[in-house]
Amino acid sequence: MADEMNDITEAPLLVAARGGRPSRTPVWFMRQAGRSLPEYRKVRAGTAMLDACMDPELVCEITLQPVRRHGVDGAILFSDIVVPLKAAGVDLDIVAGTGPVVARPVTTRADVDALPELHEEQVAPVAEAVGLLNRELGDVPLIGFAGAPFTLASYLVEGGPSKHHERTKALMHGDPDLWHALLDKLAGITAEFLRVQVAAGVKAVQLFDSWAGALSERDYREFVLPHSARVLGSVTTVPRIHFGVGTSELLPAMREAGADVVGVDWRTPLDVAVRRLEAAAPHLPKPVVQGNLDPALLFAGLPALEREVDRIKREGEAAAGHIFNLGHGVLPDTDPDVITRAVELVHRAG
Ligand SMILES: Cc1c2[nH]c(c1CCC(=O)O)Cc1[nH]c(c(CCC(=O)O)c1C)Cc1[nH]c(c(CCC(=O)O)c1C)Cc1[nH]c(c(C)c1CCC(=O)O)C2
Repeated sequence: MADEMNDITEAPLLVAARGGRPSRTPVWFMRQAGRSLPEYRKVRAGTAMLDACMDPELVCEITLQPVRRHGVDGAILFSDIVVPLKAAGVDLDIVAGTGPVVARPVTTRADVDALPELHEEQVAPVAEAVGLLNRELGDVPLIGFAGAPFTLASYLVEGGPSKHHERTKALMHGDPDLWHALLDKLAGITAEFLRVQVAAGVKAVQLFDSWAGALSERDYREFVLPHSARVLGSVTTVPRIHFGVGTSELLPAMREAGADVVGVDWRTPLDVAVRRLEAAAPHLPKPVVQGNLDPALLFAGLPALEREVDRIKREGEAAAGHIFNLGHGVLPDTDPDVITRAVELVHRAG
């Protein structure tokens, strides 16, 4: 019952997000809800990914699965970065084993002008799922999320997953006005998607700029940062985590965009990340970081896993607060029992 529950703002994940040191290191894993879990594969069978994301009961069940099984300190809403685009009317699908595929890639001014806005009622099932989850989760905070404008733009312009993002970069440099018009529209959709989640009761949000690491810092600052800053600036009541892969060079700029917590992939040790963030902004409070176990280490056996978890916890002490996570998402073939063990190792004192 609500009055028997602890104050959720004191949940370890939210304490760490504010730059505090809770009684235990909080841990959750990107992609903790999903294919590594047999119970996920069972309830998802026969339902398309994007249909599942619009079914509040199913979203609630899938989001809860890793919390029940692993005892993680945060629940990540089961959804996808392309959900708000699809809901707004963009013709796209998620193809198993591939990722998001867009029917008509965005290349011209007319394509950008034709991109719809997102209206609250189009993502009502997501808000409903957040409501259901808050009743079930007790004192485990629910993390909402959205894809950042650049990562969404990459899918829209390339038409699907891309290794080199060449069409995206060609548009960025070849027609900067059109590029900024595209990112402006995407920032509006992303901000609205996050606003709906926060209004429905998520306790933190993560902005996924998964592919931002493909950019130089110069390009990131010129072509991306202002739009991500607009999105992050629109979230004022819950902590904001800002994450990308291969972003060693971008960490200070990503913090500058408006992150309370900077997500770090496995390539940069957390203490190195903290030193970089501090050197770039000596006037700001000591940074808070999230990360950064290499997802592949969940395949390396328990002794190696234990060493890595201990190392990352030690390196995380350089930050004001540390939320333990992977450096990117759980790989689909990961043994769920190893994930549970990793959570126990993170929670172990010392
Ligand atoms: C780039 C990106 C996407 N989606 C997402 C990102 C950013 C995170 C990252 O960098 O990995 C974000 C995402 N997608 C999903 C979540 C759910 C919550 C969680 O983290 O547990 C989250 C946070 C579910 C999903 N999103 C997707 C799945 C797999 C679909 C399935 O189970 O059939 C899940 C569980 C599909 C998806 N959607 C996307 C990809 C690359 C894929 C995988 C395609 C594949 O390998 O089959 C786009």
